Amino acid sequence: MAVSLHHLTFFFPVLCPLSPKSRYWSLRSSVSRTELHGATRKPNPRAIMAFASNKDNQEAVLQPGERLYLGMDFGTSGARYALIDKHGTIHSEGKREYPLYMNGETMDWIQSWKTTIFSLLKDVPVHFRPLVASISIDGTSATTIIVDGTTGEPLWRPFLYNESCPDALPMVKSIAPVNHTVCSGSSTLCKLVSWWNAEDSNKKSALLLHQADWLLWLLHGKLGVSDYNNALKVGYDPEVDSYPPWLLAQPYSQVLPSVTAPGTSIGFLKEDIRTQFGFREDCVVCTGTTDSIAAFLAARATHPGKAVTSLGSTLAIKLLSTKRIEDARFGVYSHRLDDKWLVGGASNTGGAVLRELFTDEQLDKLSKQINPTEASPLEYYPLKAVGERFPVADPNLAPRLHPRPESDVEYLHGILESIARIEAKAYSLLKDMGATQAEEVFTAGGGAKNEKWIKIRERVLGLPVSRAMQTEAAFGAALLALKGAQQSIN
Ligand SMILES: Nc1ncnc2c1ncn2[C@@H]1O[C@H](COP(=O)(O)OP(=O)(O)O)[C@@H](O)[C@H]1O
Ligand SMILES: O=C(CO)[C@H](O)[C@H](O)COP(=O)(O)O
Repeated sequence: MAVSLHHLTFFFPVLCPLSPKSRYWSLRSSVSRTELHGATRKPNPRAIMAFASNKDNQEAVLQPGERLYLGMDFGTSGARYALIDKHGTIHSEGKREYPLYMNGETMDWIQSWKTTIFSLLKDVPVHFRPLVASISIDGTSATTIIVDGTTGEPLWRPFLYNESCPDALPMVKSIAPVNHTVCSGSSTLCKLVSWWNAEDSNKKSALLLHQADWLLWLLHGKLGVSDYNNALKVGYDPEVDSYPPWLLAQPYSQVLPSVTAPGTSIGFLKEDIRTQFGFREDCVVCTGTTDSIAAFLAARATHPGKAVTSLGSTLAIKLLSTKRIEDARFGVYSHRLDDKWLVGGASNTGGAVLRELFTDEQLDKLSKQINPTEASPLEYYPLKAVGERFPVADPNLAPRLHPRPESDVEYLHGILESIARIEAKAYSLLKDMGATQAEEVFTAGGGAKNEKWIKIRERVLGLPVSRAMQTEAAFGAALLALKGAQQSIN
């Protein structure tokens, strides 16, 4: 039975200052102040989330021999790292945008992600590296890489998280239970079947990895390992901890990775990387998760009814529920978290639409002029391109961002309010499907900094909405590294 995330939790509220994020990359050794807040006992060494508060602004002090835990988040528009201690204090964090590598007209994401992971390792301050006990990574969900099972080299371009392969849908629907999570064009299984059916696919020694799995392989060198969050959309059943018979009966099941719980230690950091960067030989690399699960972990919402909306490039919703629900017609699925379920989905609306229209500075300036108590009369469906995953799974849903008013303030207000209406529709759908009703929403991602948007969302959702104490998924990945550091190598 996989070690659970929540069985080991041990809570002290942490109030770590969040570092301001520059547009390109910000590298700082942010030393947040900690003091173990009112602890009456030594923190449980197996705790995942022992937090301290920065009650009286003391400098964070690393005790002699104390170790650090490195989380990396490979999101849609960039990657970040967070370096924490066992109390959840952030000792360093940084961000990199993905460098552009082009193969003719197409982006070479493999080269970009590979460059970025080693750039982030370089950004970890040299004096902290020998203290790093473990590393974990979250990536965008259903981002799929088919690699050579012996060399790990990609055999095909990656399928990105929001890419759809409708050609494979009839075949997938013919083998999976009705409305199963994989019955969506953007599912990992549809991407696998689409590749398998391509005439020049080299099936012999192929292996399927998710973005986080492949990045972690670069660090630990053990091919073919995934986690039950990333593997959900290829058809893995986290409730029974196995692939279902209907999937194992398929010829392409031979390419599926093995699956374990997020935050499971898989192997030591490869020697060449350790020596190049100055990490210790006992530094372990652990399985990861998806970016919106990592954002949920970072927010530390622990009771059913608590939810996290990640306002990143996309809008991803995670509601902690005692009941598992799924229906591909609406893009609804459930990730496992300990003995509960993170129900929700990911819409293609979100920050990526805003970034096409406004810079972060313009968003900041214009948002300040919005009156969040007034409803915008503008009705949009903000999308970058045709196609929506959740709360409706409609590959033909067209963006709607007109009429555009003269005033940019009114235009932005209309877009923020329209995204809030999509969010409200999503939470209402989850309730109608029997999930635990949402009672409070924490906000993660780049949009969490927008106080006016939080107020708009509170009004539209009719729920308390706040910014999570930790809004970065990298913090959640660091918590997984902390969990994995307590385990022996698998
Ligand atoms: N003040 C703001 N208000 C609303 N959205 C913002 C603001 N500042 C940045 N964003 C949005 O945040 C998004 C980036 O969030 P982030 O969590 O880094 O995305 P991802 O991890 O998906 O790449 C961008 O799409 C940007 O438009
Ligand atoms: O939108 C996305 C990229 O940011 C992903 O789809 C997001 O991770 C949601 O997937 P999951 O719910 O499986 O984490």
